[in-house]
Amino acid sequence: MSWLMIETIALIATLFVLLYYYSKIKLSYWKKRGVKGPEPLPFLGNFKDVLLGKECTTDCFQKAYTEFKDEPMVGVYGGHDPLLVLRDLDLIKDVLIKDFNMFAQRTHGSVREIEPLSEQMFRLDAERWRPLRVKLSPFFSSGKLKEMFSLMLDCANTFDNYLEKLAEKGEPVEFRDTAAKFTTDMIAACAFSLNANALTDENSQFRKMGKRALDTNIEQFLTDRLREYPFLFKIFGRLFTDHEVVNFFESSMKEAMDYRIQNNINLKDVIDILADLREHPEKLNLKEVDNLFLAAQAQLFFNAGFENSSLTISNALYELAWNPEVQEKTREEIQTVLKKYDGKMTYDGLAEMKYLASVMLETLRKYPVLQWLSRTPMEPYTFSGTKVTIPKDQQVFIPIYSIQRDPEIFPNPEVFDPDRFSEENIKTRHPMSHLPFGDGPRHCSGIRLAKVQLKVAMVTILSKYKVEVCEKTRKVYKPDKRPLFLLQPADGIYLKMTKLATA
Ligand code: HEM
Repeated sequence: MSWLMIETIALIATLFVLLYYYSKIKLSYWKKRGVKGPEPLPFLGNFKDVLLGKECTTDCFQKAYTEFKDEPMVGVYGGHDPLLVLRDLDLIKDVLIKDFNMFAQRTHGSVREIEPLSEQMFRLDAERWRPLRVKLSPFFSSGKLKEMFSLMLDCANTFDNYLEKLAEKGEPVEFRDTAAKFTTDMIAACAFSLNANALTDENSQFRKMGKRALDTNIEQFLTDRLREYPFLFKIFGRLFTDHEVVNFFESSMKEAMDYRIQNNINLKDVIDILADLREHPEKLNLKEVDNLFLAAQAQLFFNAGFENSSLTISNALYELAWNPEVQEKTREEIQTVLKKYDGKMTYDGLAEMKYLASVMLETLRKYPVLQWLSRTPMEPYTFSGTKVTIPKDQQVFIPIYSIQRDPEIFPNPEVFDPDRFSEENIKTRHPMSHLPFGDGPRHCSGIRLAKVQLKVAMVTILSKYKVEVCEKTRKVYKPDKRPLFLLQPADGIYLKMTKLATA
């Protein structure tokens, strides 16, 4: 063996040893702070199976949550990135509510150069988020919600016709897509005053673009995994952008805003609020607000408005098909209230459907669409009653999926039992034990709209149809392991749908 070869081998070996020690130092972060957690692997941390796509982030958090059940918090690593999983409900309350001013932003901030539509409110830093949340809030007021109700009823009528045709075919119905068509039409009508035609046109652009934006394809999988390695993300992240989706949202929103301004039209919807911000950027303490930034907000409203709700509707129907007695009880309540209002669906009538509300809350307990919440402190922070101090920008996670399936909080967590959400039973639990819409000043802005939207869909379906399991229905709900934080069924929700004799 030549000297050159020996030197090369020695150099490579030294490099490996140095890298190994570099990794070891990085992975001693939690030990140094006195936070317990699962043993990490060099370079991969606790994310080996997440990076390989064998498990999702939630599985990793779930293992940490269960294994360290006596700890208030658990330290894990996504690659070399230290991630803190909070278990203690009082500490969670501090982060979301009491010390919110310290935790006013989430992890995974926006990087416009890499992901052009990432500057949406959900991912904005605290400074840019605050005025935007205030300016967008009129859209979610109770007055506005009541105004939108007639648009929702129009969509419900179209949905009714659509369901009628589906039922005539007599084939199993895939409810995730069916519900998404309905919620696409509804959010486009309510937020943008546009007719998306998702229920009436198989080639609806809004449905196509919505589906693509949230697709769990290989590009999205790689983008989500690369984010754990900021250096690589900066270089390769932009390769996976779907430019057609970006262009669709940017051009359709620009067109809609231009039209409203040129024709002096004010429909008091999201488009009007965004058009006003383009004209008056000072309202956001900015010098300029461009179309891409505004399109990002529109896309957030659209995605949150159709995807979160349609997943919840299809998950609820899945549970009702497996629990026919709960379905019957829900239907009885719906029919009683409808009768009281001359067979019509009304805003007040929906508010009276308490059992249906519990069905939806129990669905969101078992299947929280966002499986975890995240926050980062804007200054070093010491958790109350502990000696643990985390630095500014430390990623903190609230594992809502694990909390909501914790048998010590919800006994027999696999059982679907809406009575857990009766008024008396809710009072017996810690307020942080059920967080499907988050909590604190940065909780879901669309919570009220979502709750009405869910009820409108459920009443439209259950008042006329019975859903049952069929040979295509999965016995065990199988979550897709690829999305970063959305809980989605791996291969749809297939159910038999039969028209009721009384309908
Ligand atoms: C079943 C339906 C829905 C669920 C389960 C859901 C859940 C959530 C959750 C968990 C968050 C994060 C909260 C936190 O970090 O504390 C969130 C944020 C948000 N949601 Fe929803 N959501 C739903 C429907 C909607 C709808 C219909 C809209 C609007 C059309 C909407 C708009 C938003 C927005 C804008 C944010 C970001 C809030 C902020 O950063 O200030 N969501 N949602």
